[in-house]
Amino acid sequence: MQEWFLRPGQAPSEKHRAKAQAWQRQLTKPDGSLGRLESLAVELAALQQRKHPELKKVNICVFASDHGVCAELVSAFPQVVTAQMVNNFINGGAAISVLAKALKAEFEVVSLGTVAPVHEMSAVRDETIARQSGNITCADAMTDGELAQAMDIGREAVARAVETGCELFVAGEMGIGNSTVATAMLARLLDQPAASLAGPGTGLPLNRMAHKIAVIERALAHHRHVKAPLDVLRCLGGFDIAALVASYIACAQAKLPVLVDGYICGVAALTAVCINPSVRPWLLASHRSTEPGHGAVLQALKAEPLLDLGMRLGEGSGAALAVPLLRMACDLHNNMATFNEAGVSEH
Ligand SMILES: Cc1cc2ncn([C@H]3O[C@H](COP(=O)(O)O)[C@@H](O)[C@H]3O)c2cc1C
Ligand SMILES: O=C(O)c1cccnc1
Repeated sequence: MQEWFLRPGQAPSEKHRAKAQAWQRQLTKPDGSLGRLESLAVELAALQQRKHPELKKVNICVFASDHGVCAELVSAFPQVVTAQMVNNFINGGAAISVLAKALKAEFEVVSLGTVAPVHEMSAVRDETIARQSGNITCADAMTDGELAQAMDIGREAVARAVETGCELFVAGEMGIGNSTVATAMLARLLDQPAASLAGPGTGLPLNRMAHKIAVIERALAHHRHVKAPLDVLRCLGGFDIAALVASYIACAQAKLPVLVDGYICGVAALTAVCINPSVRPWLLASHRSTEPGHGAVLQALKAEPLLDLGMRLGEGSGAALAVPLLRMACDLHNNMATFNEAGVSEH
């Protein structure tokens, strides 16, 4: 039986793309004068299969998990911060909590396993697989079973979003050490050296960067025979990233547009496309992270991000910030007068 994540997603509707394009040309502005806001509205029309796209219902889902590679001291912050930030998400104090509230988005936090206990577990979706993934320098990040579990968790998050009438899906991640595993995955997927992709993550000082790169190189050497994207995810990834990958694939299968956040989510998006190429059209890149490897991710996805704000947080924060822009693109498309309606001469 074919695995669920290999089943192709639908193609965007060319019929609705053409209709939306024709509609844009009737609005009271020189054709093309709203630049990317025009093409975004047209793209969303093709994805949502309607002439007038809507982004009223936005779902934000943050996947949190701990990473065994933290034993190698690759983050500027201790591993307990993952669980502490999960509490902060629920209590409304994290960047993504503030943004989700401002956007009136549906906000969900899914914990796939943390080393420290999460205090407000009642408000968190507890999907604990294990306390942390394996240390990728000397072990597989996940067993086959754990990978399947993490991917099911990502798929189910999208199913819940679809149930609430979601029109745009935003995923975020929280997992101290995940910039290390994401870089290991990226280095293998693109066959590029770790040194050209690795960055400071949470703010690792420059004098510890050589160590982080060496850790990634050790992981790549340990998993030297791992090449297929799904194996790269299982051996070099983590629970949070596996859930992200699965959520993007599930969105394509559910005909749900996705706003992809920064570096970590970008690596997950690229992995999803490598596993199932039909995912690509459903992804919109939200922003350019300052993490150095993100340029390579965007290039591999042939994606042009909407914002460049010098951000490097994760949590889905960059994607959340791009939502108002997309909403404005839809508003303009849906509510501007046509030349005919306004009595404005077209020629
Ligand atoms: C307080 C705090 C809040 C965060 N929110 C997202 N991240 C981000 O930083 C982590 C990745 O960086 P590294 O690989 O260097 O650990 C991830 O959890 C990511 O979401 C945070 C990190 C911290 C410290
Ligand atoms: O861009 C990101 O996603 C990012 C960058 C640094 C740390 N965590 C996430």
